Amino acid sequence: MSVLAAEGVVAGYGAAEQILKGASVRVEPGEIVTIIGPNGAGKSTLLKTIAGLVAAKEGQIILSGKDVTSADAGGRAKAGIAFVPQERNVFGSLTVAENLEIAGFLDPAGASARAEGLYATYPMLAAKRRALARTLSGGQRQILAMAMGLMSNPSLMLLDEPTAGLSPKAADDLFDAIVALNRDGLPILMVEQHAVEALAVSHRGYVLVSGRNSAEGTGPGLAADPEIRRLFLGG
Ligand SMILES: Nc1ncnc2c1ncn2[C@@H]1O[C@H](COP(=O)(O)OP(=O)(O)OP(=O)(O)O)[C@@H](O)[C@H]1O
Repeated sequence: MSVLAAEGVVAGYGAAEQILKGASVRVEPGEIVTIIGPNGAGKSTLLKTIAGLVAAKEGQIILSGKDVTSADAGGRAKAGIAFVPQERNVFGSLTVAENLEIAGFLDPAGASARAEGLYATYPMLAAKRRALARTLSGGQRQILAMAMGLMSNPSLMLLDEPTAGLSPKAADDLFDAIVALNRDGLPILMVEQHAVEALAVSHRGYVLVSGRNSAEGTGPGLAADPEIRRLFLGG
């Protein structure tokens, strides 16, 4: 059974023309799946629609066989979706520990044990637990944002441009952290501008253009496809 099957999703903002015009994406157990495509294609909108932050006007969102299309964002979080937005994904004026505590809202009783587990996995967070989140580097902040998502023990993690604004070295380190997280069994669906690097660590990928699926394949297969390279990957 697919972890996620989003089929024929139509969605947008307000009364304007729809941004997504029938987009579909699947995530199978254990996969990293990356969505690439030109600016404005609707990649972030698709993640937000899967997370329940934008309403699907048509189509279905099925999570591990359960139809969550009509559930709100809170219901989808309870159903197992963790969404890490591109921006404002941590509370800068709170400490690392406070950010994790807030992210444990779905299971307050289990939150402190879960935070301790995350400190063991990410020693940087343990070392910085009393530091304000705004004092972290971009890469450290992104690790904190992912750890906040992990506080709800998700069955699927959605990452919106996790390496945006990071130096090449910090982006590499973050891709390593994403691969390590997936190796522990967590399926991941991400949107990335660093398409070559993201496809290299992905089992499969989708190309979204003007709100519709344009191509799909294995990560390395898409990254090596001459037409995809010409259009989206800079030659
Ligand atoms: N909150 C919003 N209200 C109105 N329009 C929006 C909103 N968010 C995004 N849009 C518009 O929806 C379109 C798709 O945006 P989206 O962020 O999904 O694209 P994207 O494929 O992720 O591209 P990018 O890489 O530029 O973020 C764009 O034209 C954008 O201006």
